[in-house]
Amino acid sequence: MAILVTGGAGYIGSHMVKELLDREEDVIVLDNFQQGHEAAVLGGKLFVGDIRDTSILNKIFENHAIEAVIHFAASALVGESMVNPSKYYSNNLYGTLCLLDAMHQYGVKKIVFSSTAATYGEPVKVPIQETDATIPTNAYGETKLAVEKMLRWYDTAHDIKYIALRYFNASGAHESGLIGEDHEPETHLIPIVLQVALGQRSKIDIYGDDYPTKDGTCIRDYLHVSDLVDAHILALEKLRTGGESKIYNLGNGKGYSVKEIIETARIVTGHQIPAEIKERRNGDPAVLIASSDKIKSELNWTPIRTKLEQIIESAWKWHLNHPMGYRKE
Ligand SMILES: NC(=O)c1ccc[n+]([C@@H]2O[C@H](COP(=O)([O-])OP(=O)(O)OC[C@H]3O[C@@H](n4cnc5c(N)ncnc54)[C@H](O)[C@@H]3O)[C@@H](O)[C@H]2O)c1
Ligand SMILES: O=c1ccn([C@@H]2O[C@H](COP(=O)(O)OP(=O)(O)O[C@H]3O[C@H](CO)[C@H](O)[C@H](O)[C@H]3O)[C@@H](O)[C@H]2O)c(=O)[nH]1
Repeated sequence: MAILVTGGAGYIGSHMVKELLDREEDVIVLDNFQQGHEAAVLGGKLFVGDIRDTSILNKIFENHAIEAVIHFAASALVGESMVNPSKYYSNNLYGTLCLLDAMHQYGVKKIVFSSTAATYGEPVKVPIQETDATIPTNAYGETKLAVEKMLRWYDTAHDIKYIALRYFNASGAHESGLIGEDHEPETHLIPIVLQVALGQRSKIDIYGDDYPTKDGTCIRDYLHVSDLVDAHILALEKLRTGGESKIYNLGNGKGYSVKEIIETARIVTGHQIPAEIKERRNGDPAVLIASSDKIKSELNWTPIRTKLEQIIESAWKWHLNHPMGYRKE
């Protein structure tokens, strides 16, 4: 039987596909390339299409014995979601509805879902636990939270079991150097900082230095993409052995400020990486740090690439080898 990976040509999805292939799983990828890259898909069978297109879903489910779905496909830019919520409701909520209906129609009972720290909004305390209040401060987080709720009702009604993983900041790249992060536009801090080190940008803009943190810049919990993928493997195994539906945080439990990220990138790359303080970015909470105790104790997840230098080094290796990302020139 095969695993369907939606969004498998994207940043995290491509790392998932590689890990599944390394484990000799049968992999089917569905991606519409709104962000993904064909070259990021290192194997399996690739379908180019949209999760909202029921004809392509029917084609996949009819012709392949799908055991489980790992669902990454989504629109995932916080800022964009504030100016174009329609895109987020359509892609994230309606898209997942189409996928779940197809799963129900074809009797597929297991799904691992990419949720986000953005479901919490401004945290009431850190580290954040799964039981803390979820009051999203942007439309992106709202649509992901809505999907989590939808999953619960599809479990109740149709016995589709889910594990929703609320990622904090995915970062780094595969140790092989073959795949990494390549978004257009790029909005994430670490790849932008490394583009400065590559000479592709003149400086990094720091969005605000007046937050109530030790150096005034925002603090985030950066988790290596391969540790994140490992958690999906454990989630899949849990569902395979009859596990119940669950929601887990996924983070390192350690926060780094924007300034600390830039400083570490200066050490890793040997580049001075000029920085300029700018206005705050809309909707950015000051501090987001995960408690991942629940997934550690229930699924025995142990992140192993936890040092910030190690994470940035892995991303740097990817950027150095692929200065234009997946583009050839
Ligand atoms: N990167 C992070 O730090 C982070 C944090 C929290 C949650 N997430 C979630 O993880 C998932 C993957 O994130 P990513 O950083 O790899 O993003 P990404 O944009 O690199 O990957 C998403 C992939 O889904 C594809 N896609 C989007 N809409 C689609 C559709 N309608 N039909 C088919 N394919 C579609 C895109 O082309 C892309 O390849 C997303 O669901 C995102 O919300 C990411
Ligand atoms: O050029 C930049 C880019 C980012 N930042 C800052 O760096 C930090 C990290 O920003 P990212 O854009 O890299 O990541 P986010 O924390 O905004 O977003 C991540 O976590 C969110 C959950 O909170 C969502 O899930 C989202 O998809 C995921 O990428 C933020 O404080 C941001 O303001 C800058 O100062 N300058």
